[in-house]
Amino acid sequence: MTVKKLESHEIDQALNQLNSSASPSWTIEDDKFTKTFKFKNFKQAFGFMTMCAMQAEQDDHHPEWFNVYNKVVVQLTTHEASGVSQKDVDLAQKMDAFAQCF
Ligand SMILES: C[C@H](O)[C@H](O)[C@H]1CNC2=NC(N)=NC(=O)C2=N1
Repeated sequence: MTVKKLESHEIDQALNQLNSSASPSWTIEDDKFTKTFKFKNFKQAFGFMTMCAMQAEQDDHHPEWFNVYNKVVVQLTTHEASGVSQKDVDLAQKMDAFAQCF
């Protein structure tokens, strides 16, 4: 399946939608959606990452991320599209939903 890189107006629109949620902090940097999630402790951060990992496997679309203690820095991009695609928007929405579980 070919995945299309989103145009900049589509990216702006997606960011507006994502950031109208409970925790508005998605930005775009170096052609990647990025957000820093903070939790109470490592256990919660890792629980969140586990939920995301299961979803990523199901969708065959994986986050780039960095974790230290209660912090998870996420970057989303689509290699095939050389930029952000709808797949990244969908994963960002799911990650926001998973973060709400903690
Ligand atoms: C071969 C496999 O389908 C690809 O490498 C998938 C796996 N996970 C992926 N994850 C992300 N974030 N971007 C991709 O383009 C991607 N491609």
